[in-house]
Amino acid sequence: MREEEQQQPQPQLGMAEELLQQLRSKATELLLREEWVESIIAYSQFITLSQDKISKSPENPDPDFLPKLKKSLCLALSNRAEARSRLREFSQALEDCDQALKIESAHFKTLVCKGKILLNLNRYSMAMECFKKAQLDPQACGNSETLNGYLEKCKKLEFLSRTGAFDLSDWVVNGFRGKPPELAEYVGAIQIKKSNISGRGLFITKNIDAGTLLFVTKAVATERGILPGQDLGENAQLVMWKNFIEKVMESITKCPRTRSLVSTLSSGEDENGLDVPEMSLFRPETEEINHNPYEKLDKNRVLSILDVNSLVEDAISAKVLGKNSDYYGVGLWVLASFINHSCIPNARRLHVGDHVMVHASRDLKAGEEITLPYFDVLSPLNKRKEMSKTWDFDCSCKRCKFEGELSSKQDLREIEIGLERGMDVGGAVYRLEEGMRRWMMRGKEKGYLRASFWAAFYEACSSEKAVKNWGRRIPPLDSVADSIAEAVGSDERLLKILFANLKKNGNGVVALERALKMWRGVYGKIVKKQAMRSFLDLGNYEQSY
Ligand SMILES: C[S@@+](CC[C@H](N)C(=O)[O-])C[C@H]1O[C@@H](n2cnc3c(N)ncnc32)[C@H](O)[C@@H]1O
Repeated sequence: MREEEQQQPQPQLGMAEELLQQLRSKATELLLREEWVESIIAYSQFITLSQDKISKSPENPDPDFLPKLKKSLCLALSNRAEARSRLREFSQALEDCDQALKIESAHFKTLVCKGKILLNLNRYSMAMECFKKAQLDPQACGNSETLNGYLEKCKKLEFLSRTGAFDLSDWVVNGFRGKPPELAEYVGAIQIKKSNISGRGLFITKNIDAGTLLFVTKAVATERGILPGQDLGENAQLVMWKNFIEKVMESITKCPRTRSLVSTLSSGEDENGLDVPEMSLFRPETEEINHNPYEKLDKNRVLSILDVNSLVEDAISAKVLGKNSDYYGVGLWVLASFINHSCIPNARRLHVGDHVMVHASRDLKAGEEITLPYFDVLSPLNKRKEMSKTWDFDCSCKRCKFEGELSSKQDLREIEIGLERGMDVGGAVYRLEEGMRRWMMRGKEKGYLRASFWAAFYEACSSEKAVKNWGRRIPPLDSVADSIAEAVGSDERLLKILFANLKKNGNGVVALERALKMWRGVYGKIVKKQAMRSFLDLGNYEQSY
């Protein structure tokens, strides 16, 4: 009998416990050494073995055995979640947390870990719940500063993502220098619908005024760097592109939500036949996505999606942040990818860290399609045609149609060719202005043409010599800037002219209001009036452009 007893489960259990002990020590050591992948492997072995033991627990005569093992299992799941979140494998990490919380619903470490993961996934209010619950634990006393910090962050981001009330004033006054402000994702009065331009487009659902924020979205991935000149620059760009693709692939692999969102994007084929995704998919607090019409998202499809949807970070903020005019940044922002191009765009984007903010650059009516400039729209028709070809489309916006009809005008062709061959810009502007008078163009039409010949207008209207030679037919630069802004929308270069004028002629109320309006068009309603004034007084704009 005694012999039999000795052969019973006792010794085997001892061995298993020893193995569990070894695995746990090894996993903890690896975690402390921040060897995340290895610690995940060790914790996984421990977790599988523990779960097996628990399912066979009636075999164990020790009454403490089961509670102890469950406690260890809870901690192991929590630690594996920590390691997984360090590798940005948030979905799996979240599953671990949920399993751990099933064992111990108020497990302090797990609650904090889950809160941090949810913050990373932009689920601010759920993250807040975790931190609040963690605060009730006795362990919270020793960690109150950290916990309060997280809670404050959640509250702030939840408020921003609900209201869109971002204030970038300090950063702007600082000339976009320093650490960019912390942003949350935000979805305003917008909707994805079938577009008359191509495939799907983003539309505004209520009347709004210029500068209103439309949405803020975080990049799936970005890649940034300083490009060396010429040939080296091309190689560097290729390397950056390769890194960028890898980062996107990694994001897609690690996060099912990102995968689903990216799979809704156009790969350029049969765009008009594409489904219109539900707007709710893009809201920050959305939990899981069951909708996935394009389950197949292999590397080739991802490459095509990136070809069609990646954006280069342009504009002053990105250049200043990159501290260099050779700065180059590329990224994929899902919601922004639904916006079609127009040469008379009505929205602009501002890059702040990994987020892109998109705002209306003019007053918009409910139902209007939101459009962005994919390239510099202060360029002539033929140049714009070339640029839209690189995006594989032929723009047929109102301005392109209008200028297309003008192309039969011999005068215009001569001026275009003349300018390419180094014609005197004063003479070109004189002929253009004369032509516009003869062709009885007015209002926006004049603005379109002036925008197309912006480079010549800028050079001629700011040259005293040209003004002297060609007289009244060379219009003042600020009125050219105004008419272009009216027709084509706000632009940093036009704003710079209004600023220069303001500085030269003093801050008259009307001129200041004009500059402010243009400012809102370029950067959105993200600054207090006072902040813009200080920005102007500090001469930041001159320095940073
Ligand atoms: C970033 S996506 C825009 C959203 C896209 N329409 C969709 O359904 O997903 C870019 C693609 O939209 C189309 N597109 C954008 N602007 C256009 C325009 N002005 N004219 C024709 N096609 C355009 C082109 O096929 C381009 O490659």
